[in-house]
Amino acid sequence: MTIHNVSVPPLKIDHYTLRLIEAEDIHSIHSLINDWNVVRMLSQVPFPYPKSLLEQWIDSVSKESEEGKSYHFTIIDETIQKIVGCIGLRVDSKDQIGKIGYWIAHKYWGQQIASKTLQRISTWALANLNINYIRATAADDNMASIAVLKKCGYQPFGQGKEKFLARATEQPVSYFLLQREDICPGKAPSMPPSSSTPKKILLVVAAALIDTEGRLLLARRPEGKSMAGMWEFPGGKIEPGETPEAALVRELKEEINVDVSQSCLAPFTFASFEYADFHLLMPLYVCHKWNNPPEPRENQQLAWVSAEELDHYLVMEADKPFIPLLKDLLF
Ligand SMILES: Nc1nc2c([nH]c(=O)n2[C@@H]2O[C@H](COP(=O)(O)OP(=O)(O)OP(=O)(O)O)[C@@H](O)[C@H]2O)c(=O)[nH]1
Ligand SMILES: [Mg+2]
Repeated sequence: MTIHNVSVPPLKIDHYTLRLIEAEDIHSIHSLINDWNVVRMLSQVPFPYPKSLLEQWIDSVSKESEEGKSYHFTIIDETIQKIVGCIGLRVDSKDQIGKIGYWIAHKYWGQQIASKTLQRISTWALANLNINYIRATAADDNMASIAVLKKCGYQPFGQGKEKFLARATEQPVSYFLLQREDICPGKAPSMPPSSSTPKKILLVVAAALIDTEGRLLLARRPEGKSMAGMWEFPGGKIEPGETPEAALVRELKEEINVDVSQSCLAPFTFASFEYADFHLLMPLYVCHKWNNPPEPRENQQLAWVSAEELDHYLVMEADKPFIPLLKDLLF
């Protein structure tokens, strides 16, 4: 699966900035992490922690972030202009899971830095990386970390034992998992809707743009929107007084800077789907002709996807019935 334009801007939360680890961070990081209070809770770090080993680690994670394999950030407290900890995740694209880890320097404990930055990075990662879940591990005696994970919506899902280098023993650990639905609202109801509570019908219109190589364009809902990180067809809500075609021409211009003529929009199928807060009614049009190459105008990722690749993209619940129909169309 090809994902375009994953950018890693510094992430902000309150007065903290998360930016990718740089080689120059080594001295600050070493003075903070080479502390028994910190390393005893980290499985992979020895104590004492030789600076040379840390240097190798920074070098390898810097390369990994260029390759999209991991993203490790230093946490900077802007009010004191100092590094206060690190947080990062490794991406397992095959299983679409991110494995997260973090530590905060001992002298900054008790300021909710871990929970704020964990929340921030989790939202960013689920919206931007090729993952649908984030997994975390905490030693069973790390009550602070367990509390942080629970506060951020991580659900316990099992227990095990892992070797902790600094303690030179195996330790009982608990595993935690975060799914997109745990932090992004917009999930479909788990129970069938009751007939006594009719929901507002939301009219939305969307397009499957199909290029000359028989691929279609998917867009990824950006951070800040409901169900951020899910893939959808470009389009949006029909405004009062608009026809679906006029709304779609407007939305395609606004979202992907594409000019299409109404006469190039062919009705294909529609979605009628019960979400938690509304009932979606969404005609899907097919379009083969537009003027300029689509470009993301709303900070969303775009992907040209072949019929074979379609199953690898997690699409909005309402769009799932489209997939077999579109595969037939594309093959
Ligand atoms: N555009 C689009 N919306 C979809 C799809 N599938 C689906 O469930 N929706 C739902 O339709 C609703 C409206 O879509 P939207 O968020 O694109 O609306 P919009 O462009 O007008 O955005 P805005 O409300 O931020 O201005 C959302 O709740 C979205 O979850 C899809 O394939 N394309
Ligand atoms: Mg939209």
